[in-house]
Amino acid sequence: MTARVAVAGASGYAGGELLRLLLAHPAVEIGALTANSNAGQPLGPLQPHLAPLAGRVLEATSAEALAGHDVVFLALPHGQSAAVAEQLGPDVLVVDCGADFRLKDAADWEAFYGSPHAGTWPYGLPELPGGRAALEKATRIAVPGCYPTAVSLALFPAYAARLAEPEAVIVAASGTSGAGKAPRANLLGSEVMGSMSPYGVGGGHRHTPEMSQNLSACADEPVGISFTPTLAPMPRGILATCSAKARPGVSGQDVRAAYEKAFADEPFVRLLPEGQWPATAAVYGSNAVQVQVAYDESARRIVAVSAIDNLTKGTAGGAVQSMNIALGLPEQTGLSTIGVAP
Ligand SMILES: NC(=O)C1=CN([C@@H]2O[C@H](COP(=O)(O)OP(=O)(O)OC[C@H]3O[C@@H](n4cnc5c(N)ncnc54)[C@H](OP(=O)(O)O)[C@@H]3O)[C@@H](O)[C@H]2O)C=CC1
Ligand SMILES: CC(=O)N[C@@H](CCC(=O)OP(=O)(O)O)C(=O)O
Repeated sequence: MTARVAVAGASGYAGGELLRLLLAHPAVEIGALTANSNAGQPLGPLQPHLAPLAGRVLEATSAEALAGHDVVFLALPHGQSAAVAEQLGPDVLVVDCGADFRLKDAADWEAFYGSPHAGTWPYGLPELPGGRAALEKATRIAVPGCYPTAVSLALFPAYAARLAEPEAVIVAASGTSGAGKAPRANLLGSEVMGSMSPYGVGGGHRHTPEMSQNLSACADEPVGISFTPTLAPMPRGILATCSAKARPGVSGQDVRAAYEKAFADEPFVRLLPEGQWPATAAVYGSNAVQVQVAYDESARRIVAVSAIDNLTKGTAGGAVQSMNIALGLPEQTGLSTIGVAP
């Protein structure tokens, strides 16, 4: 089977990463590539790393351009996906890299995104309990946010095994590509080089309810989240440091055993040997996730750290992994856990 695939938002970072992965995927053929302000332009100068597609001309994003495909990836700004998706047939697999269909709670959506809630689609994080079953034969998939991917994978084993109190503190550093291609004042080279600073401090980041949604489902009770994102002077990567108070009677061995069990058969998640800690450089450009966990006895806290590439496992790799499951392909098709070093 060869699936004909379109990418809307092909000029952006997420679209470019999708195309990098799809070019190496043996079961897809790349069809329409669409954009907005860059419609009519060749892809070559916009995505100089995608040589095989350099001569392809971007079309305007419309139902007509996206018709006639088996799979349509949407890599558009938040709020743009619903109008496009509703014009695509129910048999087309639509994979949305944006946030529009990630949240179940309409009030959370409205509070953090400030617009009417478009709905909820099956959530594209197969490693969560029940995650794969939700994606089999799905025709609509909401790709998680990059921070929620890193944080949910770091903490869900502790919550699924009922080892942690329902309140987690998270500090995560992200590379600048997480913010998309559009220029922003705090992302100019001189501002970001050689410096780190937080943003969205104090509960304001829109990924907070998404993390809470995922971890609450694992814990079977509401999990409160204190999340502080920081911007790191690197193009790609997320390092998430997450901690939660252990429940009374929990030991370091209980924690290690829960994480070993959760990730024993996961093709993309590697629980590192004890004493070795995740690094963004080790997952650069790959769909791999590194996780490590420790039990801080003096503070009685479980401390879990994960590293992902925000554009690969955090967006496009996760999207392709979920597509593979929905299409009935082996989950690892076209995806690698091999990074680039140094
Ligand atoms: N970057 C990341 O790490 C992650 C991104 N995502 C999500 O993926 C989506 C894309 O993000 P990213 O690639 O970073 O963003 P970019 O800003 O790099 O790219 C945005 C893309 O959307 C197109 N576009 C902009 N406005 C419109 C519009 N009104 N209608 C149709 N197309 C439009 C742009 O086209 P043009 O260039 O022609 O203007 C461009 O192709 C977002 O929803 C983002 O949240 C998800 C997880 C992580
Ligand atoms: C560094 C940086 O700015 N990162 C982005 C997150 C990118 C991402 O995953 O998220 P969405 O798909 O939800 O946009 C941010 O904090 O807004």
